[in-house]
Amino acid sequence: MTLRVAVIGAKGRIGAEAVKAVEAAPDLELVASLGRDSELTELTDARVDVAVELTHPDSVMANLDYCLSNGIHVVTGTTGWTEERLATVRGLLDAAPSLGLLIAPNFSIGAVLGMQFAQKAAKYFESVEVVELHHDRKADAPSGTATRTAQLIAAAREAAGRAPQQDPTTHELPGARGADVDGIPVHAVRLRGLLAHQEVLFGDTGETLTIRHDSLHHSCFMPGILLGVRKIVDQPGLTFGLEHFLDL
Ligand SMILES: NC(=O)C1=CN([C@@H]2O[C@H](COP(=O)(O)OP(=O)(O)OC[C@H]3O[C@@H](n4cnc5c(N)ncnc54)[C@H](O)[C@@H]3O)[C@@H](O)[C@H]2O)C=CC1
Ligand SMILES: O=C(O)C1=N[C@H](C(=O)O)C[C@H](O)C1
Repeated sequence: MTLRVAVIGAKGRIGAEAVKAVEAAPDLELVASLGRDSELTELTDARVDVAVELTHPDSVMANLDYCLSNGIHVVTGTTGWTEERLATVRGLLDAAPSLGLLIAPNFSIGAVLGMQFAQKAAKYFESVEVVELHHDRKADAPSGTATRTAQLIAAAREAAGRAPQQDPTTHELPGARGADVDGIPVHAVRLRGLLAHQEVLFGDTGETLTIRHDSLHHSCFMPGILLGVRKIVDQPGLTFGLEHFLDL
């Protein structure tokens, strides 16, 4: 069956790449491309099966509300997720139990693997910090990927019975130690010329381990987006993270 797909945020950096990827996929048909000034009714008019939502933290909730209230599955990579927002989308999904929503902090296979490796390493090291580096147009900090990575590490440490890290800093310029995500320091660099990069630094007596991932072009996110589109139609409810659709 050919899936009818829309891209919301079709003129953005990742959205424009997603338009090309959907157009090139033989089993998918691009039936709508929405920008900031588009009407969401274009989605229902075009009888969209799956919307790929790649916009902005300020826009994503209204887009998801419309889609999930109108029978449209959603794959989104937009950032800015909080527990409160997740509770809201769970409510929308409860009211539309046949629909699926994939929220993927990162669609690239390397980034997903990096997160999994970090989760695996977490219990073995006393110290851990996350450094994410992105292009200079990024709206949010820290990145969705870094936030998720830190959450996974914190959960793995807790499950292993590891005590929270002790920070010896007594004299600090505010912000110098980064943001605190569940007890893990997360540092955000913004630099023209970069795309999306992350280092997870682990340390213990006499050794360190660095897990680094680099996204060099938006094409790296496309296989994950296409996989999400194909899988979400058979996966009702909320799926958080592309790893659930990968045979890891
Ligand atoms: N999960 C992943 O693998 C990835 C996620 N992202 C995330 O995707 C989002 C977009 O990133 P970029 O493409 O770099 O940003 P961008 O600013 O280049 O593109 C966003 C586009 O969405 C449009 N837009 C905003 N509100 C809209 C609305 N209500 N309806 C339709 N279009 C709307 C904007 O006009 C813009 O063209 C960000 O949250 C970013 O962090 C980006 C790359 C990979
Ligand atoms: O804004 C970006 O570019 C990216 N956003 C996502 C994030 O915040 O983690 C994914 C990737 O890092 C690119």
